[in-house]
Amino acid sequence: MAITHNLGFPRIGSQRELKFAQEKYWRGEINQSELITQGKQLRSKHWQQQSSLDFLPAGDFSFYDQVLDMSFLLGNIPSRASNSHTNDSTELDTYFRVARGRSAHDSGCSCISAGEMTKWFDTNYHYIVPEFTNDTAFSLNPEKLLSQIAEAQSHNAKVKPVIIGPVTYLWLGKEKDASNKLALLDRLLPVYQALLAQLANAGVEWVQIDEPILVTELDQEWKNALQRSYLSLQKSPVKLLLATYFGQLQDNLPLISQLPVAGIHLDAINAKDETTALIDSLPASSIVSLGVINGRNIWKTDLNATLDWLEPIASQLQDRLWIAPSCSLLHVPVDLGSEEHLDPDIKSWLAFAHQKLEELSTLQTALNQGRQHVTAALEANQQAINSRRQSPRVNNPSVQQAVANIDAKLGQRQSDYPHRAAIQRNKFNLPLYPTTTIGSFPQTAGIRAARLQFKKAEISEVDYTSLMHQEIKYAVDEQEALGLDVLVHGEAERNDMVEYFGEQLQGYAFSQYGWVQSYGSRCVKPPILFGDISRPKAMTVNWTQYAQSLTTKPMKGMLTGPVTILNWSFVRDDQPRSDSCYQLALAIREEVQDLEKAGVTIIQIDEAALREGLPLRQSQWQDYLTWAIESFRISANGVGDATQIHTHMCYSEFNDIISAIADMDADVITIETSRSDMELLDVFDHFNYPNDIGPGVYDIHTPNIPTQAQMVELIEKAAERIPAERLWINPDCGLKTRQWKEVIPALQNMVAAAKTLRQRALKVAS
Ligand SMILES: CN1c2c(nc(N)[nH]c2=O)NC[C@@H]1CNc1ccc(C(=O)N[C@@H](CCC(=O)N[C@@H](CCC(=O)N[C@@H](CCC(=O)O)C(=O)O)C(=O)O)C(=O)O)cc1
Ligand SMILES: N[C@@H](CCS)C(=O)O
Ligand SMILES: [Zn+2]
Repeated sequence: MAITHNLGFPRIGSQRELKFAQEKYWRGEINQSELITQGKQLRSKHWQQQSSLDFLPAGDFSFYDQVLDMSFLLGNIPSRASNSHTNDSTELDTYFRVARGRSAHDSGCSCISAGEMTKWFDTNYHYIVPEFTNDTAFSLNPEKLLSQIAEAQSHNAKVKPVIIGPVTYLWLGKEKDASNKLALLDRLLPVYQALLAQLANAGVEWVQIDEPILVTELDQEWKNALQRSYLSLQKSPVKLLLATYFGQLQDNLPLISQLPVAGIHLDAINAKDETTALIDSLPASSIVSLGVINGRNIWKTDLNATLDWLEPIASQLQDRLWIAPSCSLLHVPVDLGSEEHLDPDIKSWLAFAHQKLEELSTLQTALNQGRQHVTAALEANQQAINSRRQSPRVNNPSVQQAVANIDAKLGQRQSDYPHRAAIQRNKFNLPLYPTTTIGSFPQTAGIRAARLQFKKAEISEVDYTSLMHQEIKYAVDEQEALGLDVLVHGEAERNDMVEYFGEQLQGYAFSQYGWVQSYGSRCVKPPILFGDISRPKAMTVNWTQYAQSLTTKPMKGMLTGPVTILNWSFVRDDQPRSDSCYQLALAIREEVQDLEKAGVTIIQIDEAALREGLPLRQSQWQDYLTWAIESFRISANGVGDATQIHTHMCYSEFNDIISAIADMDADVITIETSRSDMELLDVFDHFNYPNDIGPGVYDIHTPNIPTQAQMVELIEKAAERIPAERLWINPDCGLKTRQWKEVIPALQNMVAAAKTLRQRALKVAS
C-alpha cells in the first residue's frame, strides 16, 4: 500500500491572507493575538485541504521564514536582537526584529540591522541566513513547533513534523567571525537529539528531516558531517525520513544510502533515473519516498505515464513506498480553483498546490486499488496532457525558425567597448562619477490601488495612464531636484519586473491569484510560459518616451532581460530552458531596437536572476552560462555604438563567474555591493573588468538612510580597484519597496557624495 505525504504546503493563503495580516501587524493595525489567530486559521484550512494525505506536514507554516523558525527552534538568535528585549516585547517581536531589522526612526530606540537574506537553493524564495560565531550556543525552544503539531493532530490525522537537518542548517548559515561553522556540529546535535525526544513524547512517529544539500557537490568534510550527524541521531525515538529535493544525488547516493535513517525522500522528478540505484542500495526495511509530482512547476502531471513507471516499483516495495510532491509546495500557488480569467484550455493544463495533492491522491488510489477505481480522473488527465501536447497555441513555427536562424552576429555589438565608450562619452558628456538609480521608485499604496481599480475596470485605460503619468512626472521632478545625472521613469506602471513583461508577450499566460512567497510578506506572481514567445507590440516605449519628454537629461529605457524573465517564470517542461530563453531574447531585442528608434539613448536590461539561476552543481554552470550570456547579448546587442547598454544584478557574488559577466559586454553594469562593504569587489583585484561599473553604495533593503560620508568611503574603496573614470554611483537595487521619505534623503546624500568625490578628484588633478 503506497502511503501519501507532503513536504510542505504554501503558507500565504489562497488570497494572501498571511501577507495582509503580517503587514497589518507591522503597521500596528492588528494586535499580536489577532495575527496569531490568523496564522492558526490558515494552518487549519491548509490541513483540511490536505486531508486526503496519510501524513499531514506540521512546522511548514511560518510567520516569516522557515529557516528563521529553525534558528529560533534551536535557540540561535543574534544577540543584537535578543538583547534588545524591552519589557513589553515578545518572542514574536524579537523574531520580526531579526527578520526585518528595526530602524531608529520607527522605534525611537537604536537601530538593529536585519538578518541577511539570500535565496533558497535555486528557487525565488529567500531565507534569513543563520548567523554563527565561535560563541554560538544552541538551546531547544520547541513550544511553537509542539503547539502546531498538537493543532495538526486535532485534525484526526497522523502528523509528520518537518525540520531542517543539522548539516543543511549549518551549511545555510554564515560565520560572522573566523569560526568554522562545522565545528558547531557537536553543540548542535544534542539539541536535535532533545528535539526528537520531545517530538516522540508528543506522539509523533515520523519526522521529515530535510537535507537538500545532498543534491549539491559536497566536500568530504560536509559528507563526514552528514555521516556523523545521522549516526548520532540513529537512536532517536522517532523514525527519520531524510528528505532531499531540487536535484540529483549523483555521487552523494552511496553516502545517503548508508545513513542510518528509516526512510529517504528522493526528488523523482529531477532524479528519476536514480530511483532504482537508490532502492537497490537501501536496506530492505527502508521506506522509499518518491517525489513524483513536480513541486516547482504548475503543469499537470502525466498520471498515466507516472503510473506506468510507478506500478512496478510499488509491486516491488509494497508497504515501503511513500509518494509525495518532489519538494515542498511552497514554490507553487495555492489553488487553481480561484482563477476566473485563465483561458479554459490553458487552465486545463495546470495544477497548483491543491490540485497537485488531488493528483497524488489519484495516484495512490490507482496504485493501491487499481486504475479502474480512478478511470474518470485518469481519462480527464490524459485529455489535458494530449490537449497541451497538440495545441497549436504552443507552437509558433516562425518563432522556432527565428531561433534556428540565430547566428553569432546577433550577439555582437558593432564595435568593441573602448570605441563605443569614446563615442558615448562625447555624446552624453556626463560628469566623473555619474549618478543614477536602478529603475523603480516607491510602489505606493496609491499606485497599487489605481492598478487594482484598472484591473477591475473601475477606471478606464485613459484614467489609469493619466494616473501613472502623474507618478512618472513626480519621479522625474524629484530626480531633477535631486540633481541625478541619468534618470529613470520609476516603473510605476509595473506590477512586477517579470510579470509585467509576461502579461504582454504572446506565449505567456498570467493568473489572478497565482502568488508565491518570495520573502517575508512579499510575494510574486510568476507568469506562465506555455508556448513559443513573440512580442505583438512595443511594451515600454510609450512610457519611456513620456518620461523622456519631461526632462533634457538622459532617461534610461528599462527592461528585464531574457534570463531573468525565464528564471522568474513558470517555464515549459516540453523544451529545454535554453530554447525558451533564446525566444525571450529575440523578443527583448525587438523592444531594445524599438526603444532606440524612439530616441532612447540609454537602455538598461536587468539580469537580476542571471547569477541566481546558476545550477546547484558547478559542473553544470558552463552549459547554463553559455546560453544565458548569449541570450543577454542577443537581446542587447542589436543597437548602434552610441546607444549605451546598462545591465543590473542584485546578487553580486561574481568571483567564480566574473569572466562570464564581462562577456555580457554591457557598457555599464550596476551591482549590489554596499552590504558587503565593497568586499564583493575583491574579485576585481585579480580580474581586470573592462567596462563601466556602478557598485551599489546604498543598501535599499533597510530603511536606514546611508550618510554622505559612508557612501564616499564606499566609493573610495571601489576606486582602489576600478579606475574612477569607469565608476558610477547608484543604489544596490530598485527602490520599489522603500518609501519616498526614505528615498529622498538617501539620494540627496548619494548625490552629495558624488559631488564631494568630484571635488576631491579636481583637487588631485590641479
Ligand atoms: C527583485 N526581486 C524580485 C524577484 N522576483 C520577481 N518576480 N520580481 C522581483 O522584483 N525575486 C527577487 C527579488 C524579490 N523581491 C521582491 C520585492 C518586492 C516584491 C513585492 O513587493 N511584491 C508585492 C506584489 C507586487 C505586485 O505584483 N503587485 C501587484 C498587485 C498589488 C496588490 O497586491 N494589490 C492588492 C490591492 C492593493 C491595494 O489596494 O493597495 C490586491 O490585488 O488585492 C500590483 O502592483 O499591481 C507584494 O505586495 O508582495 C516581491 C519580491
Ligand atoms: N529595475 C528593477 C530592478 C530590480 S532587480 C528595479 O529597479 O526594481
Ligand atoms: Zn536589483
